[in-house]
Amino acid sequence: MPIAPPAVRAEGLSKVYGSGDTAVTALDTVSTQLDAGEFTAIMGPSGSGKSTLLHLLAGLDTATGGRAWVGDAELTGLDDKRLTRVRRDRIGFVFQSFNLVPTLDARENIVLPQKLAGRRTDAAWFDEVVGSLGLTDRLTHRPSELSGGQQQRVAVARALVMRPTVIFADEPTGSLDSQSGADVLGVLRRSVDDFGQTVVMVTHDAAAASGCDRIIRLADGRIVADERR
Ligand SMILES: Nc1ncnc2c1ncn2[C@@H]1O[C@H](COP(=O)(O)OP(=O)(O)OP(=O)(O)O)[C@@H](O)[C@H]1O
Repeated sequence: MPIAPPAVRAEGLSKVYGSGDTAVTALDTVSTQLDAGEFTAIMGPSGSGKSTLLHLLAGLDTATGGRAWVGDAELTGLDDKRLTRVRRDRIGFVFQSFNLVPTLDARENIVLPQKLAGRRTDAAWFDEVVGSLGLTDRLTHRPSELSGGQQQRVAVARALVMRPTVIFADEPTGSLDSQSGADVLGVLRRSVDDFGQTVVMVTHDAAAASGCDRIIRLADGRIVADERR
């Protein structure tokens, strides 16, 4: 039987900002692979390279060395147009600041990426995701009419309906109170357990990371610990 490729892979991935005396090595030859259907936390002190790693793996920034793949698609070396397509088709995002369109209601926000990609939304899958995230009664509300936790659940639903190879979440609970944060983490956990979704989350919060399957710790742009739970 063919072995499924890892959801995400990095080989000697590096990012240097600037040059000469002012060069900063944000990421220093990082190699790792993340299996499909796992929930991974990336932790480390401020400035350790967490966001840089996430952005390189998500094709939001370009590496200065090494290679990165999402599924069987190599991100490194792609031109902007191809990179945009890989991001659109294979990668879901959840940001600290929700990034919802204020003039659209929850339903319109959730299906927007599919609309932009010219894809039809599978109604049964949409209903399952929205039901699982407890958003069925909120679909006609605009972001301003939703709590922070509800807005973040809309953002998670928006990522999940695309069935991406991986969802990258950058401090998804960073601007939420502890109860709403716990709800959002529960939703991400369920998306892994119930839907087999692969999720990679940057967090400062040890409690948030404790619910993950794996914790990768960075310091000075390198992986210094990699624990499976
Ligand atoms: N655009 C940039 N130009 C120059 N240096 C940068 C740039 N972006 C990040 N850096 C530097 O790269 C290093 C890693 O930054 P990064 O944002 O990845 O860390 P982080 O672990 O996500 O930090 P935080 O937890 O504070 O968000 C830091 O030293 C940072 O100052």
